[in-house]
This record gives sequence, C-alpha cells and structure tokens, in this order.
Amino acid sequence: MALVVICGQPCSGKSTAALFLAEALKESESKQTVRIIDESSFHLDRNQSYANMTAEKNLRGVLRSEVDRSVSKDNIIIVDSLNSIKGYRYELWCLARGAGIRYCVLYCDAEETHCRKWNEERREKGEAAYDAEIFEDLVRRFERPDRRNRWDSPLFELWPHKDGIEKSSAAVLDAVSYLTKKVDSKTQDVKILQPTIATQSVRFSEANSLYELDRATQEVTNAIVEAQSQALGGPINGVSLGQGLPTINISRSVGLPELRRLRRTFIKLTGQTSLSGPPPPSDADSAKRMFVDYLNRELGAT
Ligand SMILES: Nc1ncnc2c1ncn2[C@@H]1O[C@H](COP(=O)(O)OP(=O)(O)OP(=O)(O)O)[C@@H](O)[C@H]1O
Repeated sequence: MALVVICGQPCSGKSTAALFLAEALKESESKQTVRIIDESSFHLDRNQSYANMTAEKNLRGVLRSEVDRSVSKDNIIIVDSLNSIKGYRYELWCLARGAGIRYCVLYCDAEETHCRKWNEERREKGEAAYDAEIFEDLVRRFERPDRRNRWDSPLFELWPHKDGIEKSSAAVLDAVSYLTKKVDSKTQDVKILQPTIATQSVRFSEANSLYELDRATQEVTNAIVEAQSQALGGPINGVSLGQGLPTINISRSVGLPELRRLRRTFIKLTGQTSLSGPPPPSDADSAKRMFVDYLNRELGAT
C-alpha cells in the first residue's frame, strides 16, 4: 500500500510524529493497517547503533531488510529512524518502487538548538538520550531532504519547535490524505511507484537479461563461500575474480542467508537510476565489479 520515511535530526520528534501518523491512519475512513519499523523493534540502543560507521551501517541494513520484507500492497509501513543520508532514502524509495506502492517523506524540521535541549532534558529525566559526541556527529552529517528529488517527494514538513506535533498537525493530515486518497488517473495527484523490470533489461543491455545479472552476482557469491571455507571463517582479503576486476575484501565471516539478502538488494538497486554513483552495469563484468564494490562497502573493514 505505502511506505512512509520519517526523517529528521536526532531528538527532533520523529517517533512522536510517527505515532500520531500511525494513529491517524488507523482511524481514517479506510482503516489502514499500519506498522512502525524503528530501532526499538530490534532492541537496538541509540548510542551503540551510532557508535561508529560499521554499527551505523548494520543498523541501516537491518532496518532496510525489515522494510524490504514488510512492504506490501495491503499495509502502510512507517520507517521511524534518522534516515538522514540521502543515498539511504534513495534505497528505501527503490524498495517502494520495487513493490509498486505509494511513498512519501515526513520531515521533522526542528532547529538543532531545540533538539539538543530536548535531548538534555531526556537525560535529566533519566530517559535514554544520545551521548553528546554522538549527537553532534549526527547533527553535522544530516542531509536535509529536498522535494526536488524523487526519493524525497512528496515531502510533508513539521516544525516541532514552533508548532509542536499533534495528530491534527497540517503535515500529518496532509500525509494521511495523500496515503489514503483514491487514485485518480485524471489529476494524477497520487503517485503509485512502478517496478522497473522493463527498464532493468534495457539498461543491462549487453548481458541482456536479469538472468545474466543473476548469474554474474551468483558467481561472486560462490567465490566468497569458497574463499571463506578455505579461510576457515577468518577474514578474506584479496580474493580475485579475474583480470580487471576488483578483489573481494571482507572483514568477517558472512553466512549464506546474509549473502543472499545482499545479492537480492543489489539486484533490485542496480535496476534503478543511479543517484550519483556509477551508471548501471552494461555487461556481466561490470555487474561483478559493481557487486564486489557493493559487498566490500557493506561488509568491508570500514
Ligand atoms: N515540541 C516538541 N516536539 C518534539 N519533541 C519535543 C517537543 N518538546 C519536547 N520534546 C521532547 O523531545 C524528545 C523527542 O521525542 P521523540 O522521541 O519523538 O524524538 P525522536 O526524533 O524520535 O528521537 P530519536 O532521534 O531519539 O529517535 C521527547 O523527549 C519529547 O518529549
């Protein structure tokens, strides 16, 4: 049915907004089935999850997989997390597009000084708060949504420091209206994202089919499984797939289910228009190269 991405600075009111939106959707005329996916669904601690790049990447991976498993034509999924990196919002948008559902972003645009103060108040009340150093790092790296990007659109904005957050806030009501509105082909004011199988096979023209993309990535997965069995579970460094291809460097042992999941996500992502990185693969070697780069990034030491 739909995917809603909540985004905003740390302690900007995102969970409050997510709860109000979920309630308003459940109470709407069409009585939507809503599920919130957030860190606490996985018992993840704020400070541990953002302690370093590896932990942060893991958190994003866990949330993304859960969104991938959960999006459907029958429910509304709300991802309540910082979602502060535009490349990550793009990946979530791709999942919505792959599922052929509607999508929107709800942005808690609270001023930093207020977020900082609310975080301190949380600590004073004995509630879990961000450590100061982590808070400042997250604030600095926040990438504001921009409604001109497909993955930040439509964008509904809340200003919690000025207006507070209510179930009746304009942005919440506008989001409910967008998410529950009947599709009208004449006005086209609601966008149902369309999966891109056709686009994928055109882009992957030389290899000419998803089957080839599947096979190329399977070869990489097999090479990793083989190298890991030889390394007896230790890190694998410098595994080569052939001349001109990057080597595989993985800092930890990775099970087959995780490799399969990463492969599925990669296949979905490569069919979409690239954000700012390299263009989609044009042959089997490019597909392998991109998949190895992707794995090294997701599973590498940094
Ligand atoms: N006007 C306000 N808007 C939002 N939050 C406020 C406001 N005034 C005080 N707060 C406090 O700020 C805190 C932030 O709430 P909330 O958990 O919704 O934020 P969050 O962005 O989801 O936080 P996190 O980044 O930890 O997930 C709460 O303790 C809340 O009581």
